[in-house]
Amino acid sequence: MSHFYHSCRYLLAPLLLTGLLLGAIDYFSARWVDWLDTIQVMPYWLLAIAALIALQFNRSRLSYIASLLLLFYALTQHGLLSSDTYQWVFIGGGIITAVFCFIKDRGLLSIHTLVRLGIIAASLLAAYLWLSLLEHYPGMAQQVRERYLPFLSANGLATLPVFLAGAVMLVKLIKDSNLVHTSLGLTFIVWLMHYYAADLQSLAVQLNMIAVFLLLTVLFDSYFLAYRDELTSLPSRRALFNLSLSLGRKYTVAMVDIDHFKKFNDTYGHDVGDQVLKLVAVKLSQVTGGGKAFRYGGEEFTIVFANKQAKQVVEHLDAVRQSIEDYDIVLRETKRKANQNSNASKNRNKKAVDKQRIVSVTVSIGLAEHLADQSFEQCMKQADKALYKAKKKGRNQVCA
Ligand SMILES: Nc1nc2c(ncn2[C@@H]2O[C@H](COP(=O)(O)OP(=O)(O)OP(=O)(O)O)[C@@H](O)[C@H]2O)c(=O)[nH]1
Repeated sequence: MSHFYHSCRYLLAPLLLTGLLLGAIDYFSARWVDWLDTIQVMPYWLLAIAALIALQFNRSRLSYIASLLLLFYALTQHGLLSSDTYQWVFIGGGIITAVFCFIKDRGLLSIHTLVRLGIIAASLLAAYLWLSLLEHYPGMAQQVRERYLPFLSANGLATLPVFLAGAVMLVKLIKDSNLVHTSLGLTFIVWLMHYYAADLQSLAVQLNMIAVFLLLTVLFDSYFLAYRDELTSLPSRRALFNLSLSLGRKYTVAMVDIDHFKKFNDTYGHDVGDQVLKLVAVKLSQVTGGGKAFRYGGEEFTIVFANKQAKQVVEHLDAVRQSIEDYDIVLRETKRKANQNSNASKNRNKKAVDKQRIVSVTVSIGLAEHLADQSFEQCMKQADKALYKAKKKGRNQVCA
């Protein structure tokens, strides 16, 4: 998956959907008048459920965010936040959300809990110190504003840390987009919206929305964990067998195996091997002819062509095999490894370019068409036999 596509999927699409959702909520708000009391109570339930479920699925950052928002809602509903405190909490909350993009999910009953609580306290303390500084040195604050940030109002300067945190967060979200980060990003946007456009939607509606984001994130994330291969991002073997249940009678299965991958690993190291697996996965995911690629396990992949006979897919498989053979993989830091394993490296296409080395890998492919009365597993076995044939015949080829 290209980085752009990945960002669209995890950042732009959720943003667009959130915008649409807000529009829809606004458009239909008149119909919900009868439900207002329920909507007011819902954040208590939804945020508590989100916190518990996120914790259960080891998404502790989302659990912390849900718990903090629950606390915030309770304090607001009971009138325990003055307008001064409110600004402090807004800045602190914005910083916490951004910082959470840079830490990992950890178990609740561990030393990491103390670290996370420390981060929350430090963010709130930083917000407090910032506001105190502006309050105690108003002359200096005004001077700084007039000289360096003339476009900012006094309130703008006070809330500047939130925007700095937001900018850093945005870079992180673009560079490292995933569902948890998206969820934190959307929470951040709703948090800003609540502060700057409180009239747009009630706090209860906004928090209900965030709780739904968090719950959906945990749900989809768990789905991806179960059905996606972590290294290559291809659908996993479990997804393959899931798909097999929905296949009709006519389909073709191809088994793909990287040639001499053990030697490659031994020569260049396991990490480089992993990179190659990813590259091969990208190429396989681009197979034409309606094929869908899966990581079967190790250096083996499966491609399923639903509603296709073997003769219809051979050219597509050969094209993908060729594209892998033609793909030049640039390895850096090769000096040490090349010395260690000069023998094995002779077997690879190699061109030394300064400190770079260009290598390529090939794959062997075996395919089998589904026959009447054959199970999916039997069809896969046939494809495996064809793969063995391709290996025996010299590798880097497609065999039926
Ligand atoms: N880097 C990396 N290596 C893996 C992974 N999974 C399996 N391997 C390696 O893939 C290699 C598979 O080697 P073999 O099955 O012996 O076959 P081969 O070297 O590919 O040779 P042929 O299939 O006969 O062409 C082993 O060295 C495994 O350690 C992985 O996730 N990452």
